[in-house]
Amino acid sequence: MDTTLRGVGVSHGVAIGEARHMGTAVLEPPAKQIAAEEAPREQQRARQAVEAVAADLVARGNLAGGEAQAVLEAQAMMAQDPELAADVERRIAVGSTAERAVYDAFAAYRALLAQAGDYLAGRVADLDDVRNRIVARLLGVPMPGVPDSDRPYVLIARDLAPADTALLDPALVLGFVTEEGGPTSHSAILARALGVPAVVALPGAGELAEGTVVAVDGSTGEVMVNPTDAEREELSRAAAERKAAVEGAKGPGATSDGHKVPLLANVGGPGDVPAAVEAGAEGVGLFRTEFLFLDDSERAPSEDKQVEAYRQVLEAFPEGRVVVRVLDAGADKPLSFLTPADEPNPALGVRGLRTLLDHPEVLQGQLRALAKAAEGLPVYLEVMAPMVADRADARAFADACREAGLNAKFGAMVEIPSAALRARSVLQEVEFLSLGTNDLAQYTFAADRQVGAVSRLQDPWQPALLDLVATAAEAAGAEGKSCGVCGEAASDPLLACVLTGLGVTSLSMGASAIPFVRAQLAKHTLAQCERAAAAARAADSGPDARAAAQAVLSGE
Ligand SMILES: C=C(OP(=O)(O)O)C(=O)O
Ligand SMILES: [Mg+2]
Repeated sequence: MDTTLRGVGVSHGVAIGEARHMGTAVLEPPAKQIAAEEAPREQQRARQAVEAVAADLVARGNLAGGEAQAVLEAQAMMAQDPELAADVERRIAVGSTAERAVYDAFAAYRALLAQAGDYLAGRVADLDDVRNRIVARLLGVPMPGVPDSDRPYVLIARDLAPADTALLDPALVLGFVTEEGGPTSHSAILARALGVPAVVALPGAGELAEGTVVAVDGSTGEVMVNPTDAEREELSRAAAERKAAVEGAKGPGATSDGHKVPLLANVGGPGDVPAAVEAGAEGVGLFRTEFLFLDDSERAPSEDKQVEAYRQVLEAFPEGRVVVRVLDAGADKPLSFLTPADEPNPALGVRGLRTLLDHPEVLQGQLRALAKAAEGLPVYLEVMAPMVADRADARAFADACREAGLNAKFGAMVEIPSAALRARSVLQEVEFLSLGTNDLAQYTFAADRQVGAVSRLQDPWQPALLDLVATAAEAAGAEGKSCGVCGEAASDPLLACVLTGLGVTSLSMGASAIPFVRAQLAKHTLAQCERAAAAARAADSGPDARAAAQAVLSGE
């Protein structure tokens, strides 16, 4: 083995495969002049690159099918636009290199599109993608975006945005390694949803050479570069042992003395449902509906399209509980038609419920679609709002649900410290709470969840975060209402026991974590969980809190 790198393990399991980098934005090619006799050869290079990129887009479209096919075919047509081609030829004839000519011709076309009103302006991103592909091909550098590969690989990226994830082929991605991001970043959440091992906040990930074999241990956070055969075997053996141990545990979530803690799944749409059912999820604790909105940057999906997606998820859990979160746009999940572009600090700006209250038509459309989707189904529908700050927010959301005629329980996510501190007041308006520990950590520690350098402060074991969880859970207990956790904290098996000890009533997580949490919970009594929670809260740091809880639960 060459070396072992250490980051933060965020999704269990081991992946061994070749590293493939997520291509970054294409650099501007230098504006150097070519001699007149080189022009024909450059023009031919440009034509070949355009044809190759167009053919590749069409081929990807054929593989993807559905709406993706239409988008990719439209991109292929953009690449072959005759006016653009003529402009590229002209620029080369007067001395540009092929890559520079493509770059400049697309820039001119881009400016025209951007001025041409809403619909065409929305195609600018597609045009940029086409340009980047052609320029990358001419420069001989990796294609931007998701790697083009027909063999499984380990994806290396700076970080992943929700929009990138739509293009990933889960059959090809063995695991993730990212340089940025913390345990609650989208890369981590996506890895858990796909059930692939992942390590985030790994300094130097960007320098791993393309094609190097890496072994990613998503439990320990270690990434071995060029592991030997013996090391590969040892890693695979340890991972198989861990897997066998958790597969032994079955049934609903409960402590060893029978205190029930329903284990629910976090899903982003119907595609995540099979894994949730297979893991034995007792329902859905967080349906992140924003993934349905990513297909079109201009407008909300039609009500019919929403009804279809919601219904597919609701139908998968007959008699079960499904908690749908209304759209959480803004900050790390921007949507151009809803999110202001000029906010100096989007995480503290108009996002989540704030966005929806500014766009009541979007909220009403979503609530009506949910009401229709649930019609005639025996499912137990709950609907909650993201980023509730206080009682006024909770009331506005409950009023909107009533206005839409929704027959469901209304709840509030607790992901802003003010909502945790005044949980009792929020509960005067809604029937349940769900702790979003990812954002709650971000706002409690003033630590951006997308920045790897502050991942220490994103650690959900920090006693200050546990105090806020306890405050909210106690308030819900006093009101006779439920208080779950749907942030990534719930997917850490040891922390799941501590959360149970703090009074949390359900745990929702990426499907792949459910067996691990179920197995750990089944080993301890409720009283042990409560003692572990008290020991963790008495500590002064995240690592100390973890060690203290571990000591109690292992009987030291
Ligand atoms: C569950 C949460 O919401 P998201 O990660 O989608 O922001 C959270 O903030 O903990
Ligand atoms: Mg959140």
